[in-house]
Amino acid sequence: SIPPAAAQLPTPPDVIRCAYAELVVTDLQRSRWFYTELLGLVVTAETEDALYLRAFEEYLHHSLVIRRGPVAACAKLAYRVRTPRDLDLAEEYYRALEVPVRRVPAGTTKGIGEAVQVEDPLGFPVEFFHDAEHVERFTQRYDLHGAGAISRLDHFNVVTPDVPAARRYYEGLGFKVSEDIADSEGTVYAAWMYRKPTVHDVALTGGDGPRMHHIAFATHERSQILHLCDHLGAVRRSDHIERGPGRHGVSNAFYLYLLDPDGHRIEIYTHDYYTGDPDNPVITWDVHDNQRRDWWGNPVVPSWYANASTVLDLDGDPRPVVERRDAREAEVTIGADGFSYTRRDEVEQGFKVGHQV
Ligand SMILES: O=S(=O)(O)c1ccc(O)c(O)c1
Ligand SMILES: [Fe+2]
Repeated sequence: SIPPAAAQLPTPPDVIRCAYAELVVTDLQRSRWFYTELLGLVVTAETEDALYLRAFEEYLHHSLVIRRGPVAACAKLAYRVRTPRDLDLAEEYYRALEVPVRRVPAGTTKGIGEAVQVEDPLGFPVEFFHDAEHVERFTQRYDLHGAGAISRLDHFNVVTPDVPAARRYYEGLGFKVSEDIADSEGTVYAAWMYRKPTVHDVALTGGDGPRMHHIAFATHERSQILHLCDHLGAVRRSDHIERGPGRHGVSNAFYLYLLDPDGHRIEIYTHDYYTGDPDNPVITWDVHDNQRRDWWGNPVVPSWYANASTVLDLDGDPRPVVERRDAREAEVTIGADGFSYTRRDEVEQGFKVGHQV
């Protein structure tokens, strides 16, 4: 269900940034290796069925919860709001959107204060909170960091069938578009939207949804991403690498996509750009530009377009997905009839990137 026009809605909550995700995993110890031994995330707390993890620059209790469960899924995408009062605004805003809303007391999620949980109009389980327990910030604990140190959570990427509708919903929450991918007929394939002054807190990927495409963490340097690749090679777990390393066209970030033991996609990302001025220009990419998703023109592996994580509703049940009706990026850019170009003057020849599958 897509919201009524923003004009009729009450004041939205003041979202600061994406703040934490909760992923359901089927084997907690197997996942513990991936998120702590490989990625080096810090264990803030551990219970019988969950791990609460944070990156080195984070002082809130966690930015990722991994919880044991029967079916791998994304259980929550949480945003931090600026004041406790914003919880009232969130509750009012989502009740006006006529979607399921739950106000939960502090401690419902370990380390997190009172929160408002909703099933947003796109079908995602989203939480808004302000208060959270402060824990030690390991910004300069270089004795703990390791060569692949991850600094902080950077963004969520969600798969949704109608990107323009999803964009309107997030614009209603005060998010702005930094970049998008479209074609000459006006079909929009993806959009990147932000509240914090970076390229995105959430990216909208056109496809069957609601599904969670990836959760991204930021490092400070490309060398840390390369170390993670070398680490995976050294322990003969290189099959956790799905795509990259490489340089994105959109966002200009250096990237690596990993698949965790349940197939949840985790991006390690660095080096995007500042978007904090009010007149930050929007960058629109042509869907046929072969450098849009990889600046060096490397192909996007088909699994990156096809696969994403199931999301749960507020009762913990998997959400059915709605099929995308608009054209699909993988179909218009690779495969039998798809094409991309490197140089614009080759478009007329329907230039096909030979090396793309
Ligand atoms: O592949 S894209 O260059 O479109 C891209 C840009 C930024 C991201 O965070 C991402 O996941 C993908
Ligand atoms: Fe990303």
